[in-house]
Amino acid sequence: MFDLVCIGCGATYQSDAVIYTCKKCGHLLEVRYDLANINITRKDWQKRPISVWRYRELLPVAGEPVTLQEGGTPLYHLKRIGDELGIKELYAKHEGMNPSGSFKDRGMTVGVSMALQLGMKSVACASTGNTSASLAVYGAKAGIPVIVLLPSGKVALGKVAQALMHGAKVISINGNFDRALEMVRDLCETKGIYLLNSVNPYRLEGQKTIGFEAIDQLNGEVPDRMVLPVGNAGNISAVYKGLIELSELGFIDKMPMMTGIQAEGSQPVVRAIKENLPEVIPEGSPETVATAIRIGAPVNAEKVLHAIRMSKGTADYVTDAEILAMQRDLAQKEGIGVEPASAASVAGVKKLVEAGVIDHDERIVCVVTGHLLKDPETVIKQCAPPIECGATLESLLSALQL
Ligand SMILES: Cc1ncc(COP(=O)(O)O)c(C=O)c1O
Ligand SMILES: N[C@@H](CCOP(=O)(O)O)C(=O)O
Repeated sequence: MFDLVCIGCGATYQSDAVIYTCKKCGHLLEVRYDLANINITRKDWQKRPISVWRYRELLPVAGEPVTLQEGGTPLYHLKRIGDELGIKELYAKHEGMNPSGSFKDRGMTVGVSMALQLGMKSVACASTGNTSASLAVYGAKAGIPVIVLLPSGKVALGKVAQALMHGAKVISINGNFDRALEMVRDLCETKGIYLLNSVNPYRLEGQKTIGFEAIDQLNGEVPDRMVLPVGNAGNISAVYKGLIELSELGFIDKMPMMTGIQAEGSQPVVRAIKENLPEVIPEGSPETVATAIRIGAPVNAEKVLHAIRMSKGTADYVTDAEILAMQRDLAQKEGIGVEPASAASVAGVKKLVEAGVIDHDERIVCVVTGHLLKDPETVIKQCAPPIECGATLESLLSALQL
């Protein structure tokens, strides 16, 4: 049993309403369960395979979900990078190992399942790339038409390729992501299409399972800190919400400090946290090599400020150079291939440890959000090209300088 509840005025809407923000005050909505009547234990969950659907008592879908076995992603111990930073327990939850290569799949398995449950006939999103790739994949699985709006020239190649190949109608907008999101919201409102950006409260329910899994993978230990890259700010807000639910169920006895990392050229949330502003002031022209988080007007602004402040976390920015350096470190020192936005979380830890904000004895889980191959162009630009070689052993030895 659950309702949709406005986080501003507390107005309640029934679970079958197709609604994204409060009709009375315009604030965001969240799914609220009747936790007192949920009969499940952590042990029951642990008997099931690790995946989004392990936690189905805390998800809104009633029937069979549209699933491609999302979740159950590895939690890697970052041994070398941790040693360099003097942190014994530094982990990366590799969300790039989801079916479409990003955490968005956790949201889409729930969001697209809800679209069908609500009788919707088509779905849409605006995207910096991963949301569109994931929606195209789950739309294909569900057999429902998909429309995606992308900021022209600002989406990594792998993500566009996925949206096209999985059969979405791909529209390239002459404007940035924030404008594309405004446009798709209008489109969905006008044409009765189901909106699957993170303003959709059901989609975020799937994403909260990142936190559930991390704790299960740490044998029930709650991390002191969870660090996530922040763009539209849905993911960090979702993880926080999920952990509050675990706490209310009595499954955990503390909350991690939620820590959001943005890029220097796109840091409205960081500014709001550092300057203790009551709300996030949008940035007009966000810019960063990490195109996934090139977002100036995060739609989940209210939720992320609440999550960071209530958990006594923090937010900071990293430069593009720091992001790319950590992308290389993760690849070459840990064998973990992530896209630039994902490396921002670990780069943020490095910065905050060096600044003395993060203690060396903290247990830290960084969420690395998308796979290396999403953005091959940024990878190629950073690496020396292959060494050309004739087809003889002599040429090979010469090329290898052996
Ligand atoms: C790879 C990647 N990392 C991080 C983010 C940021 O997540 P959020 O928008 O939920 O803050 C996104 C997309 O938004 C993304 O695609
Ligand atoms: N990085 C995102 C931006 C859209 O965020 P959403 O969570 O609101 O869908 C993307 O991959 O498009």
